[in-house]
Amino acid sequence: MPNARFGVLLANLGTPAAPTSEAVRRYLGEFLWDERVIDVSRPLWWLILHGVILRIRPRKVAKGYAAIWGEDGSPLLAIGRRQQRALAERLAEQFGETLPVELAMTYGQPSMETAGKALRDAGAERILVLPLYPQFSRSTTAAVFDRLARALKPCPHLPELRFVRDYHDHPAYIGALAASVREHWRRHDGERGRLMMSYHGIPKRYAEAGDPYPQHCQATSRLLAAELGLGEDEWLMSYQSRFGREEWLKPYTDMTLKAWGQEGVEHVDIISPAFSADCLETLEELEVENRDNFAAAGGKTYRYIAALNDRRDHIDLLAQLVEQHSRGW
Ligand SMILES: C=CC1=C(C)c2cc3[nH]c(cc4nc(cc5[nH]c(cc1n2)c(C)c5CCC(=O)O)C(CCC(=O)O)=C4C)c(C)c3C=C
Ligand SMILES: [Fe+2]
Ligand SMILES: [Fe+2]
Repeated sequence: MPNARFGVLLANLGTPAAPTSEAVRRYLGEFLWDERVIDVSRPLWWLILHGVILRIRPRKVAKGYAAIWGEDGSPLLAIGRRQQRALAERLAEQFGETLPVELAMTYGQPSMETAGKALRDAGAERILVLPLYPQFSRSTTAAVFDRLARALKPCPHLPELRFVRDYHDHPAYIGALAASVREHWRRHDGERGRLMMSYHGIPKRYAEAGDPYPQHCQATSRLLAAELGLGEDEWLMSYQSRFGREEWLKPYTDMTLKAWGQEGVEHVDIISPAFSADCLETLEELEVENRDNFAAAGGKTYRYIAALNDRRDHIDLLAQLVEQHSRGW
C-alpha cells in the first residue's frame, strides 16, 4: 500500500513477553523506570526499584499473569491485535480504501519503532496516534507521547502527527459502555447489583499537580449513570490497583467492597471503564482478588462486566475517533 492517505497508531501500555518472573522483571523494570509513571528522584528510585521491588514483585505478579495467560498469550496484547484487525476492516469500509493500522506498546513489544516502521513502509506520511486510554493521565497518555517522541528521535524527517488526547465523554464511548451493562443485566435475567465503576488509580499527588484524570473519570461515571437511568444510591465510582505507600485517589475499590459486604450489600456488578482491553488488572485483580474481598466480607453475588475489547460498538467508536481527528487529511 504505497502512499496511504494516513496511518493509525493504536497505543496501549504493554505487557510481559511471558508469564515468568524473568519476563515480568524485564517488563516492570522498563515500566516502573518511566518518570511519567513514578516521579521519585532517580538515584533514590533506582535503589528502591532494583534493591527491593524487582527482587520481590516479579515472582508474585508472574503467578497472576500465569493464571490469565491464554493460548494467544497475554490478554492485553491478544485483544489489542483483535482491535487492530477489526479497526482496519472497519476503516476500509468507512473510507472506501485501505488505511494501515498498527498497534504499539509504551513498554515492551510491539514497540513504537516497529509499528512506526510498518506505517512508514505503508507510505503513511501522516499518523494519527490513538492511545487506548479514554481518560487522560500523565502516567498513561503522556507516556505514549514521550515514548513516540523517543522512537522518532533518530529520524531525519518526521511524519505529520495528530494525537487523540482523550475520549472520556464521547457519546459513542458512553453508549458502548451502557450497552455492555444492559447486555450484562439481560444475560442475568434482569438481576441487577449495585454498580461499581472501578478505575485504575493514580497517586493523589499527581491529580493535585494538575493531572485531569479524576475529573475525566467522574465525568465518564456521571454520563454512564445518566445513560443507564441509575439513581444516586445505585452506583459508585472507585479506584483500584494501588502501588506503593503514598495516598492514591479515593475511594479505594477493595476497601469499598469490604465495607459494602459488611454493611449487607449482597449484589455487586463491577465495570472498569478505564480499561479498553481486559488485562491483569481486570481479569485477576477484579475477577479474583476483589471477588474474594467482597465474599469474605459477606457479599453474595459479584459479577464483572468485561471491558469493551473488540465489541462492534467499541470498534465503531474507534472508527469515529479516527474519522473526527483525521478531517482535512
Ligand atoms: C505508580 C504506578 C502506576 C500508575 C500511576 C499506573 C497507572 C495506570 N495504569 C493503567 C493501566 C494498566 N496498568 C497495568 C498494570 C500495572 N500498573 C502498575 C502501576 C501503575 N499504573 C503496575 C506495577 C502494573 C503491573 C502489574 C503489577 O505489578 O501489579 C495494566 C495491565 C498490563 C497487563 O499486562 O495486563 C494496565 C492496562 C492505567 C489506565 C493507569 C492510570 C490511569
Ligand atoms: Fe497501571
Ligand atoms: Fe493490580
